[in-house]
Amino acid sequence: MILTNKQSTVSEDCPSCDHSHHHKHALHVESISVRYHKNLALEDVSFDTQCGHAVALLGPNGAGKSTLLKTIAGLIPRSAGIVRWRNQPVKKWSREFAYLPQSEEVNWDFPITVRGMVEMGRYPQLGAFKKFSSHDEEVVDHALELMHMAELGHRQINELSGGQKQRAFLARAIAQEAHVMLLDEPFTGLDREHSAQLQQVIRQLTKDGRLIIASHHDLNTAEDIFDQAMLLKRNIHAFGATKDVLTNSQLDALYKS
Ligand SMILES: Nc1ncnc2c1ncn2[C@@H]1O[C@H](COP(=O)(O)OP(=O)(O)OP(=O)(O)O)[C@@H](O)[C@H]1O
Repeated sequence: MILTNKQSTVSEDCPSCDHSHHHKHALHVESISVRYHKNLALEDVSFDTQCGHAVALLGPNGAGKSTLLKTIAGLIPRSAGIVRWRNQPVKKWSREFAYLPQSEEVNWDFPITVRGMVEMGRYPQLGAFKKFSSHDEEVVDHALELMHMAELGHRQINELSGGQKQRAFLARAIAQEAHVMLLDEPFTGLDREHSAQLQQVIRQLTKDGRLIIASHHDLNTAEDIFDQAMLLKRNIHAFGATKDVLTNSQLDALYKS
């Protein structure tokens, strides 16, 4: 069993948030427990990671992957423990965190166009007057292009296919230009071409210094996309470099027991 808080260092500095001080920003998750009524979904979860990493959260249904993402994002209360980002406790949602919910948690009947929804990703960044600048428009255009959604920008979101909805939501998360991206099953519903393209986007965002944490079910692609992996089932069974974590014996222990 690998359970280490020691991180391999990455060569990239942290261009997306700090050009002048070449330090890496760290996420510290310390002894997190989350309870839904009597059900203990997460128990004493601790790990550290930092910008420039892409972390795969792996584990069976009900293991607590979504709960961990929501907890880090400050969207649900913890029963115990603390999350620190850049040495500050995360108490509630902040604009440095972008969160992609699972598709079924989204109200797709909300009347809004794809572009309007991606523009919402900019709201946390807008100044006091809430006015869109040309820079905001460019960021939205770029996010739509990255997700191959530019041509569908005018469509209502309830007129999209499952994969297109997923890409629209990813574009919104990208438009937020958050430092930490918490993605709940981002590959769900994507065809082969768009999966390959999202893999590339994740690699690029990581290279740019973002921290990506994503729940993922495909063990075959995990090593290509994510440099770190966590095996989770209420508590952490293993965490470290993906190739060290994804061994047959550890996976058997996680999925069979
Ligand atoms: N809102 C809720 N109220 C009560 N229990 C919940 C709630 N959300 C999740 N749970 C429970 O908490 C545990 C962890 O659920 P979670 O959704 O975090 O798992 P997951 O690893 O993301 O699962 P999946 O792979 O199926 O998406 C499960 O036992 C689930 O039933």
